[in-house]
Amino acid sequence: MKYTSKDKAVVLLSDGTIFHGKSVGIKGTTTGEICFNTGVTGYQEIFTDPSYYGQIMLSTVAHIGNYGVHADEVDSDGIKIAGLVCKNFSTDYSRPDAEGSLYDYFEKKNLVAVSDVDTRALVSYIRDNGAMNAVISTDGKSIEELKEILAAVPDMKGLELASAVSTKEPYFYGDENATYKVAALDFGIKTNILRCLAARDCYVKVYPYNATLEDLNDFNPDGYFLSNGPGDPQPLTEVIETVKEIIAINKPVFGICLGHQLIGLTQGVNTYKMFNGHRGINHPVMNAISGKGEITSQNHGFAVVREEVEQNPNLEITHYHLNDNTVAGMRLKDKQVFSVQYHPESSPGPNDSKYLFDQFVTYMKEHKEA
Ligand SMILES: NC(=O)CC[C@H](N)C(=O)O
Repeated sequence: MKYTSKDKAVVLLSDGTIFHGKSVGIKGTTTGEICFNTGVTGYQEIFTDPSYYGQIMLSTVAHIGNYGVHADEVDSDGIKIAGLVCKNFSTDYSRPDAEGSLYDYFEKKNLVAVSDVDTRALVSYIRDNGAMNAVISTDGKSIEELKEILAAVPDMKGLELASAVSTKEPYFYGDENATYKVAALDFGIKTNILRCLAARDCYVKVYPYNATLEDLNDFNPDGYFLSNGPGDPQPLTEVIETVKEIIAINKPVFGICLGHQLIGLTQGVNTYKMFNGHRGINHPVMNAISGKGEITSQNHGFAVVREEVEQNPNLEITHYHLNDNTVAGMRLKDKQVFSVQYHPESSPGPNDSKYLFDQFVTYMKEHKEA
C-alpha cells in the first residue's frame, strides 16, 4: 500500500505552460479541464462528485489523503474526477474511523495524480488566465507527445457530459412509505441530495437524464427534481424540452446547479462559460428575499446570464453571489419552480442553505393539500 514513487510528473496547460511535480504512484496520462477547489476539507466528497466528471482537480489544500477515506463520504459510486494535482499527498492517514487510504482508493480507479506541485502558483496562474484544458502525466511521456494528446481534448464549452454519469436504469431512494414522491432527473446527481430528500419524508425515483415526461409521470410524483451534473447545459436540447413540459404541469420543481441552468434555458435565458468557475465551500450568497447571507458550497463553471434573467418577466432573482453578483438562485414568478446555482446539500460544506429542501417539501405539501 505504501507508495514510494517519486517519479517525475508533469502538468501541461493548453497554453503551453508547464508545471512540474511528482507522481503519486499510479502511472498514466489523463486530460480534462483543470479547475481548482478551495475547500479545506471534504476531498472524498469532491472527488466522487459527478459534476467534476471530465475535469482535473487542482486542490488548494496543502494536504490530501491525511484522513483516509470512508464509505459514508461519497457522493456517487466512486471517483469521478479525471485526475488530481496537489501539494502534499499522504498515504498515511490518521482518523479512527477511516476505512482505508486515499491511495488505495485511487489505485482501484487507476487515477493519475500528481503531487509536489507549486499549487499556489498554478492556482494563481489559472485565476489570471482563466479555465483551460490540461494534461497531466506520470508515465514519462515527452512534452511533444503530451501536446499532441492535449490538442485532441474537446473544449468544455459545448461539451455534453451528463449522459456519461447519469443512471442507465431508474432506481429508488428512501422509504417507499414516505409522504412525498419526487421524480428526479439524473444528470449526475450527488448522493447527498438524495439523503437530504429522504431525510425530509421523500421517496425518490431517480430517472436517466433522457427520461420523458411520460416516464416520470408513471411514478405520479408530487414534485420534480433536476439534478446537478457535469458539462455544458446547452447541448442538452431534448432535456430542455422535457423540462419545459415538466414546468407546464404546475407541480413543484426544484433545480440544483445544472438543473438551475436548464430551467434558465427553458425560459430563453442563455448560459455562458465563466472565466473561472466557483468551486469551494465558503462562497457568500445573498438571499434577496430574506435579506440574509448564506455561506455556500459551490461547483460550477457555467452560469445563467444575469441581465437576461432580470429582463425576463417570468423570472425573479432570489439569490446572488456576493463576490461577483452572478445569479445564485431564481424562481418562476407564477409557479412553485425554483433553483439555485450552488449546492444546498453541501457535502462538503456549510449547512446554511438546507432550508431550500424544506421549501421544496413545503411546496409539495401545499400542492398536495390544494
Ligand atoms: N455542479 C453542477 O451541476 C455543475 C453544472 C455545470 N456543469 C457547470 O459547470 O456549471
